[in-house]
Amino acid sequence: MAAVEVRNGYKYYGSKSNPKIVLNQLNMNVMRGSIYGLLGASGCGKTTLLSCIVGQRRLNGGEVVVLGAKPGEPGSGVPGSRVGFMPQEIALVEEMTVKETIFYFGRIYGLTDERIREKFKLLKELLQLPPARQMIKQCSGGQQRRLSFACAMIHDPELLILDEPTVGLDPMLREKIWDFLVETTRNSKLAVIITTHYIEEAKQANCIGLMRNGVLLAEDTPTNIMIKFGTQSIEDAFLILSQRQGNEDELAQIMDHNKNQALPAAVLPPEVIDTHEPNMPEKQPIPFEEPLNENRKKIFFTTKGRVKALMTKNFVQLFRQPSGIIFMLLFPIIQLTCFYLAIGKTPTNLEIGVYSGEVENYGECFDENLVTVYKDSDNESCLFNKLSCRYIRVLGDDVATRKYYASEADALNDAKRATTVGYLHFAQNFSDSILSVMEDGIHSSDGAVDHAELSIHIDMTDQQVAYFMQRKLRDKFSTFMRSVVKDCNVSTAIVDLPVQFQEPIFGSTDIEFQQYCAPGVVMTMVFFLATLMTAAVFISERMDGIWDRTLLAGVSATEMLWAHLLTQLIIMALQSFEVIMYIGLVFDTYNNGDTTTLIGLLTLTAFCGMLFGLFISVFCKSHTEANFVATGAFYPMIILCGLLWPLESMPQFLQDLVMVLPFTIPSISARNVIEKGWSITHEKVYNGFLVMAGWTIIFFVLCLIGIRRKA
Ligand SMILES: Nc1ncnc2c1ncn2[C@@H]1O[C@H](COP(=O)(O)OP(=O)(O)OP(=O)(O)O)[C@@H](O)[C@H]1O
Repeated sequence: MAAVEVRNGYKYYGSKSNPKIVLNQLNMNVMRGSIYGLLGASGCGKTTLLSCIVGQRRLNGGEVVVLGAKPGEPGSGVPGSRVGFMPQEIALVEEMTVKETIFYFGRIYGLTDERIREKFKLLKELLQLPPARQMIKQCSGGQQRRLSFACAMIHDPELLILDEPTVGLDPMLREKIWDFLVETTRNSKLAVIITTHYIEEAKQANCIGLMRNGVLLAEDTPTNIMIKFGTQSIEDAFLILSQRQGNEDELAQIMDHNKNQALPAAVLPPEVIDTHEPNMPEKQPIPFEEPLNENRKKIFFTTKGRVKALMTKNFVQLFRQPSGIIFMLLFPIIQLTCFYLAIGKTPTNLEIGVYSGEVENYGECFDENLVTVYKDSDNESCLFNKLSCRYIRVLGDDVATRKYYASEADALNDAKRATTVGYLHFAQNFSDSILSVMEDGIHSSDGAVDHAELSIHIDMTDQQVAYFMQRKLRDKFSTFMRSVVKDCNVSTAIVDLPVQFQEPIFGSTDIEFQQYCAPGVVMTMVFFLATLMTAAVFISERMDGIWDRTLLAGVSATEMLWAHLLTQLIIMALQSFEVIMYIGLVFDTYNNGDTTTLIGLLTLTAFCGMLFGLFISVFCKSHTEANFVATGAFYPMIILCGLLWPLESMPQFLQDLVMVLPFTIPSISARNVIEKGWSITHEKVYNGFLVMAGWTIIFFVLCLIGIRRKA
């Protein structure tokens, strides 16, 4: 009975209009209880053919039937536990030990731990596997290949497909593997398809298929092939057959001719000898064949066991990589530390020039005997002396270090050379002018008003520093004037602006920029950390072939997705807890609301970021492409979420648009919890959860569609 039948198999890569034909009207039969050696030069299409047999790829034309069913049909067990597949690449998780790898494959195939232990013992001896606790990355290439072979065998499949299993193995071990395969197929219904570059070792196969340029040139027993061609070796027979097939150009012409047809006709040259007599009607539907009893159980093996095995693998993979732990747990700490130390603090080490026309020697400003405000002889009014000295003393060095100048030109020169952030200028008659403005009020002359001013010339190119200086110098001037009028027994109301900011409704008068942008910064940070980590893990898995191998073991795309989601959810919750605790305890930030609500929102944000990473990894082919997408998304999201500049300043259409982005409303919600102490029942808090949940669902659905398509 046939285990595998391929009829008129046709497969191309590329587009329909410009196909690269890899399999061309290929017919193949693999019997149960036999070894089929698939031989051919590199690039002739062997791996493509195998991938169509295991259901990893689909033929563009023709039919393939494996163990009585079409690969991929529900209940066929292909891909799944009826087939064992050893791909050409190693496709094992480097961070796992030998034993963990065997248990991982055993469990996703649905074996009990007891059975896995038994099989492990057997295979360990047979394949001389490395010690159970040895990590894969510490194994030699040959050891990894043997382990990969053991993983394909662990569940006693009905069909075993081995793509170059003996590459890099020593002749003794190669012989041992062949002996094992011969012995097993002789005593069971196991069918084996094996590709190899060592043509002569295929002599031990029951049947050989010689392939060239996507065409099966011959299919027969090794002995028959040698007899037919009168050669002593299969290699010589293959050479003769290849020459007979005609030169490459001829074949290419035929293939070109067939490009424009939906399903090209066979291009087998007339010399091709198919010595095998398949005895098979051309287009008869092939009846569905029930899987063996024990395998049926495995096909319907519960999702729970698989998800558990996948989750264990994910955790091992993450925590055995030092970069994984650093990324997940240390990076948030490093980034938060940078943020809290660098953003929103008071600028220091600034220098400001001071020029006072009424002071000749600045040392006298600090003379303890200097009196700047005193009463006149009849004690009626005040007299002022060198008031600029008083302001200089009030100013101190805490805003900026004062640098004194003998002329305004010198002060200006230094400011222009940017050695100071600007300078203060007091007129020669500053004190007298203030007195006259105070006494004459609205009748003061323009000249007096001008000279009573403190003129500040400042470098506005560094806006934050300039705003800081403006605010501080104004505050200091207000303090200075209040103290002056107080000394004169005049009400301070005359120097206060008739505008007073009362106790704020929410927050405090001295709220810092840091407090304002912290929620947005923390959210974007956890989101993009999760994005990058997930994209990196998934793309590596796919490139290493682990993804495909897991899917071929019968794990569904949904199971893979769930396993990753659950693993990440645990990690994200841990990370969110760590972040909240760290900024609360180390940086002493306050939270007027509920901490659990914040942890919840942050976990949801990280989860959404993870799904975004998954989405990127599903649709990007390489790490580079994924990094471009993640970085490309990072800046627009940060710039548009209102973190750096108020949303209200954007054009209306943009304001409407950014409201649906993942960080805009959620970061406002977080701020509402922290500053206003609102709970999750408040509309302006739960709407942040709704937006984030919405994006989570969108990414989840897109990932599911993408993964299913790829699976
Ligand atoms: N995904 C792909 N897209 C486009 N072309 C591909 C793809 N995969 C394989 N090919 C091409 O198809 C041809 C057959 O490749 P395949 O891997 O099936 O050959 P092979 O016989 O297994 O080679 P080897 O023995 O070196 O592994 C090659 O020319 C290869 O470049």
